[in-house]
Amino acid sequence: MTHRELSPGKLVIASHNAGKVREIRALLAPYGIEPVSAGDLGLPEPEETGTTFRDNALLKAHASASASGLPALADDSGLEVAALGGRPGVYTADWAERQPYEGEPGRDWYMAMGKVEGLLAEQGPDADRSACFVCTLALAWPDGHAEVFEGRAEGSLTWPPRGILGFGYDPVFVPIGNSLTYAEISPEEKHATSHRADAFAKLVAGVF
Ligand SMILES: O=c1nc[nH]c2c1ncn2[C@H]1C[C@H](O)[C@@H](COP(=O)(O)OP(=O)(O)OP(=O)(O)O)O1
Ligand SMILES: [Mg+2]
Repeated sequence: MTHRELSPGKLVIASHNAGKVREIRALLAPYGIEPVSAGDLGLPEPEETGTTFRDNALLKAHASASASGLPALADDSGLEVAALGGRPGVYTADWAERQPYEGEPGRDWYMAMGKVEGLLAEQGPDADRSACFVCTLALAWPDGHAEVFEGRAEGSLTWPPRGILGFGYDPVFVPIGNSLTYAEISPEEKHATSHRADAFAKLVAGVF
């Protein structure tokens, strides 16, 4: 497979999640790439009809690459909880209902974290609380070529949520070997272990 030129040049971050866009911008910062988000370009948010992280990441990357004429990097990610048979998995975003706030629409993360916790609580105090964040990055070019990289971060779920940093389910996820949640540590520390940084390292090794 031939690798395409990426650096220097423009790259679309094919995500409408501000927390993810912030993290991907930080991960790209050392590589002399000019990132522009799908939101900045006013690109539509495609419906995520895939049943795997890979399918959804490819669907989002191809949609932004063909709409913009630029290479596009999409991230499809989620939380797999062992005791729940891997749920919510590819449906992690869907477990957080959309909330119309004034100004920007958002999602109700507290309710989503509570749903996961409620299901674990049904299994009693000895429930296995281990969980894994998965991140699949798809990089697509306007000519239809694409490459996919997957990263994982093992950890466990805590309750109640702790911390205000990060985004999404960060306040309940404690990475293995740590006692703080992803919402209690700096972005730099999160990038040292995160599923997104793991996938990004594979992308850098494969493409840059
Ligand atoms: O580091 C993370 N820290 C906390 N939560 C996370 C993380 N990484 C993914 N997540 C959660 C957020 C969302 O509920 C789901 C991803 O869903 P996913 O469809 O890939 O993203 P999204 O709809 O929020 O934005 P978009 O599709 O426009 O990129 O997993
Ligand atoms: Mg999504």
